[in-house]
Amino acid sequence: MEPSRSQRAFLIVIDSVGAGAASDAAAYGDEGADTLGHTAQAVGGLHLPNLEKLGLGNIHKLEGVKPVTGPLAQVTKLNEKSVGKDTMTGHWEMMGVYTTEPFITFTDTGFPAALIKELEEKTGHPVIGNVAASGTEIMNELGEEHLKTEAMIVYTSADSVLQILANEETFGLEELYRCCEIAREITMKPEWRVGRVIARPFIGKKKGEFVRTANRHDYALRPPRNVLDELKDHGLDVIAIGKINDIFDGQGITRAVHSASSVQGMEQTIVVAGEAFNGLCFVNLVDFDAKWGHRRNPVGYAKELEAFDQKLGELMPLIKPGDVLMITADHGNDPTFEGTDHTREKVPFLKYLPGEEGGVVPEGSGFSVIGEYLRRLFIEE
Ligand SMILES: O=P(O)(O)O[C@H]1O[C@H](CO)[C@@H](O)[C@H]1O
Ligand SMILES: [Mn+2]
Ligand SMILES: [Mn+2]
Repeated sequence: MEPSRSQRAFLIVIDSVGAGAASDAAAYGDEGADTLGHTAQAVGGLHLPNLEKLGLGNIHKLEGVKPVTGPLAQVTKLNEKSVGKDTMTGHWEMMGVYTTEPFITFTDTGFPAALIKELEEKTGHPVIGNVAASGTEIMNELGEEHLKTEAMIVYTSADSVLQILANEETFGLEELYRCCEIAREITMKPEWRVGRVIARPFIGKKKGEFVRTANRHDYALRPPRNVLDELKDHGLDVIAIGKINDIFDGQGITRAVHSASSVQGMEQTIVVAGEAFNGLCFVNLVDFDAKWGHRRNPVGYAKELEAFDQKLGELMPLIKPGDVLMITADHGNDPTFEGTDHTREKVPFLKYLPGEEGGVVPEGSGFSVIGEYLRRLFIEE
């Protein structure tokens, strides 16, 4: 069924920009986490004039960002209802999929010997690592050994992930992707069914000089049918920018755009906002999480937020009456918190409809209000 008129929705997920510990944060060991608040404190205040105008300071106490009278957006905080605090559970819940059984993790034990053996045999490469680690740390620790032996560096985290680090120039990107596809197949066994296999290519010849490249690729489990499928089946455009295509395994998406950085992701969004389309433009900006949150670098996090805000200032004039712009996050990743993992937090939710009044909306909803809203907007109207 063709929709009768053209309507555009933009949904930008600033990956990991949590707005304070969730009510159940203690169950995740994350009491007191506050990605936005602690980042602002760490740098003596954030300069985010566009997010401020939208009303970010009206929902969260934030050094440098004031509450405003007449915020441009309807603003609130959302509470994840799913079990988990990772990218997949967060994004899937936005589109109406609740994760009630946590995805399997191998944080304390590494992967079982039988899994590793199968991976070695099927790929033809030995495995080193096999622990929970920060990706950049284990790259520095084992990168030289990898260069000498061509062994794959396999690691995990508190999330349900099997990540493979390999040098893009010596091991080869295609070879890394091939090995990840094999790993994805092996980990489809119910007892090994991780949420994601992630290819982590890097470059560099020695310790201290290794750098990960933008050719990361995620192999997620296929999500159950969700709002994206419904939009697509209605003949609407579902444009995915950044990691969205990977997170949904390409399902329910009509056009996918790969981003090399979060600033580029915003630039790509600005280009799309200058085009006519009918449906959803769904954006994930991953640098906040991958470059700064997991690295526990609040200064980098703050700079990335300010760069985002500047691009937001370019995007907003392109959001016309009849369009809607939503900004949210998928989980927290407080760059001042202990460890290097995500944090269970509430997330900000800003909904901007030009020409319509903004204001503070009571808290309490799950992430799925986003998908429900899209369904009302595009399908049920
Ligand atoms: O430490 P790096 O390699 O950035 O990995 C992090 O990124 C993964 C996916 O977001 C998380 O599970 C965490 O392991
Ligand atoms: Mn994420
Ligand atoms: Mn992450």
